[in-house]
Amino acid sequence: MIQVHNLKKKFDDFQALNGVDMHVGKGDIYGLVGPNGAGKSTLIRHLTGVYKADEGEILIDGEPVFENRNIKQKMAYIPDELFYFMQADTMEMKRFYEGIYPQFDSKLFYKMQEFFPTIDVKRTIRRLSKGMQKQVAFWLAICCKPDLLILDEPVDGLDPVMRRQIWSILMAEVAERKMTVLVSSHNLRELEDTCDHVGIMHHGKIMIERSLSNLQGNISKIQVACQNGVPKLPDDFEVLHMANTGRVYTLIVKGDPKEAEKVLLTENPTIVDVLPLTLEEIFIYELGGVDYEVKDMLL
Ligand SMILES: Nc1ncnc2c1ncn2[C@@H]1O[C@H](COP(=O)(O)OP(=O)(O)OP(=O)(O)O)[C@@H](O)[C@H]1O
Repeated sequence: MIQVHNLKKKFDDFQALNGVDMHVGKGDIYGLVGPNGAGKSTLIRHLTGVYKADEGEILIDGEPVFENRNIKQKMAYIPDELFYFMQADTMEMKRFYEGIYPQFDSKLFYKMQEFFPTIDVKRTIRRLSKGMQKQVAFWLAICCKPDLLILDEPVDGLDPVMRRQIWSILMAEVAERKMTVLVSSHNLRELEDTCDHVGIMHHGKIMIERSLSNLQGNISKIQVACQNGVPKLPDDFEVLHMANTGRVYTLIVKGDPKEAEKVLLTENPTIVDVLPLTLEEIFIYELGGVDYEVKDMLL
């Protein structure tokens, strides 16, 4: 669905995107994560055709996106800072979207009204609360029936019940008609529950891009206490972090967790405990391996 190759963008002399490569398959829910200033919003503005790339290629469904009306009609974008016309109410914005998206589903709009009981569709949207404005954005975006939905910090401002509701609507669209979702967020717990693929961005590049299960299956936290002191693992395991309290060592290890456990068991340990890492922990340790200062906050 999305293919990005060697995308570069400079703002004056600052290289905001420095050779981004990214691949998002049809029907994927792809979580884009990265520290503040990594370039996520800049990348999204290229994917939505707002910015023109200095170098590189962005293809959506095989076509370049910039100034491509055909592709833009197939995508909906919910930015971090929502835009509504000054005096527009929800019904007026609906008419505006209908004019832009030929596939806008008006029947679905009325059917979905029950999901948003607190929204007065005749009230100027700018006078609704921040969370209600977000609800309107999702409501309208879903009715556009996009093939690709791009979300920048999507659930920011939504209450927990509404977050769940919105995600279940999105998941249904993904399951029923293979809508693709690209979501940039700092809420890693939520992404862990919703995404099937993850791209970790740092310094204007995608450092790691994998399926979530592959990412989680290749890194683990191991607690081990050996008779002979420091536990040893062969070179094909990368130990991202090691700390100890007395004889109990905690290791963050890249490589097949089952294999690592097998190797450690040969040292007759008094304890070996292999634990999966959360996406938040993976994010912190992967970035801790580059020049991102990470303290021992998780051990
Ligand atoms: N229009 C612009 N002009 C100049 N510099 C910009 C512009 N937009 C972004 N930048 C710079 O590019 C870098 C990437 O910004 P971007 O907003 O893409 O990061 P981000 O990953 O979305 O960050 P956050 O998680 O904080 O939202 C930052 O250093 C930012 O200052």
